[in-house]
Formats: sequence, structure tokens, C-alpha cells
Amino acid sequence: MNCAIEIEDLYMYYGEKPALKGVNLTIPSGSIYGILGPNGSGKTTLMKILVSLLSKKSGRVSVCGLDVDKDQMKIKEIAGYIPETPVLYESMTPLELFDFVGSVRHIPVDSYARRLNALIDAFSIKDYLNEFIGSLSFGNKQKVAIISALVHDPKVLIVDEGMNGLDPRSARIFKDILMDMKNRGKIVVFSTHILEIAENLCDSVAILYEGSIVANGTIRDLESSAPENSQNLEDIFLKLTNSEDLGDVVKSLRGEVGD
Ligand SMILES: Nc1ncnc2c1ncn2[C@@H]1O[C@H](COP(=O)(O)OP(=O)(O)OP(=O)(O)O)[C@@H](O)[C@H]1O
Repeated sequence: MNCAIEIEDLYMYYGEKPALKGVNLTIPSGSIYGILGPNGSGKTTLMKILVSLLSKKSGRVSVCGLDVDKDQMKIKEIAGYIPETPVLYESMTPLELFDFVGSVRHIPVDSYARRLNALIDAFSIKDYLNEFIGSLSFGNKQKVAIISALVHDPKVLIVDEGMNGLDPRSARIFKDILMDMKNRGKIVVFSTHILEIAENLCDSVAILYEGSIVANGTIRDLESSAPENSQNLEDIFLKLTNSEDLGDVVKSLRGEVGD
């Protein structure tokens, strides 16, 4: 099975409004690929299409050789998805949720128990396993969402702003897990607004702007073909997404406050 993500001429609309406008991208195995872009640029839409949670309008999208429209169930077996905001069954406990995820994904009992215990220890959530998910803090809900997405050792992990709410220890463990997945030949697609994280973690990035990819490649590629006076990923990002004209925001705010 060819484990790459291939996106060709992808269009997606919400009603009449285009959210993705002709996206082309190939993401190879053994990589952590960053999807960057301003608010509303289409990152979540793209990621949901990759895990068959949203239907595209046109184009071709395959994940490890599986078609996102025709092979939805198979994609759910090989992929894990961590949404921007954890969407979990609030009246279940984490343990009940993990058991449910294990059973629907047909994970062999032994490997399920081993991986689950390792993840519970790694993210220090042993004390919360029998609490209602609805009563957990945001960060602990995020940890439950992460464990649910990782327990079946997916070939492909789609992470939408996955560091949200994690304390520094958990964020570090999560990054180590992503690096380990990459080293084992898996694919991690990772969206973040924190460009420093993208620079440190991602092999390559794509910058989305108003539903189109305006640049993609390794950070080094982007820097070497960057517009003039761009010194780092932040400069490149701001130039390519027409956000560099920040004006003197702080001064104008001071003026308003002083009036
Ligand atoms: N359910 C929806 N119904 C209608 N329009 C939507 C819906 N979800 C997203 N959109 C629109 O599609 C566009 C892309 O949204 P999307 O959530 O994919 O962006 P994003 O890059 O993930 O944004 P953010 O960084 O704020 O999370 C936006 O214009 C948004 O308003």
C-alpha cells in the first residue's frame, strides 16, 4: 500500500462559499507536514476531508491509497484525528471512551491494553479515568482526545491545533510521540498558528491563504525562495498572507486609550 497523501485539484464549498480552491499537495510517509494559514483559510476543512469527516466538491484525495469518498471506513481504521476543540461524549468516562474506541477499531486486546496503559502513564491521566469527561479541564479533555486518536497506532495522524491546552510536560511528550511516528514511516499532518512549533517540528509546510496554497516545501526551500526582506517563517507567512502591513497597531491603540 502506497502510504502517502495525495491531493489533486481539491475544491470544497460551504453552500455557495468556496473554502478550498484547487488545492494540490503530496505528503510523503515518514514526515510531519505543517498546514499553516490565517484564521478561516481552510485548514480545518482540509483536515476533515483527509479523514472523511467532510465531503469535497471535486478533485481527488487519497490517503495511503484509499479514496476519501469511497473508502471512508478503511480510512477511519488507519487514521487518527485530533480536532481543534475536543469533541467527546461528556457523560462517558475516559476509560469507557477508550474501550469504545478499542472495540470499534478492532484492536487486538493485548496490544490495545499495552498501548493504552503506556499512553495513560505518558499523559498522567490515571486519576481521571473514572470521572465524567464533561467534568475534566480543557487540557485533560485534550489528552483524552489525543489518546483516543493514538491508541490504535494509526498510520496517519491528523492534528488540528493539537497542542491547545497541553501543559509543557504533555506538549513535550506529544512532540516526542509525533517524532517517533515519523521515524516509523508514518504521516503526521499538523496545523498550528504557532510558527515556532512548525519550524521546530515540521519537515515541510504548506501555507494556505483564502482556500489556496500560496507556498509549500521545506522551511529551507521557503526561506531560499522567500520574498525580499523575509528573515524567518513568520516574515514569509505575513508577506504571503497579505498580513505584513500591520501598521502601528500599538500606537493607534494607545491613541484610542488616551482619547
Ligand atoms: N460549517 C461551516 N459552515 C459554513 N462555513 C464554514 C463552516 N466551517 C467553515 N466555514 C468557512 O470556511 C472557511 C474555512 O474555514 P476553516 O475552519 O477550514 O478555516 P481554518 O483555517 O481552520 O480557520 P481557524 O484558523 O480559524 O481554525 C471560513 O471562511 C469559514 O467561515
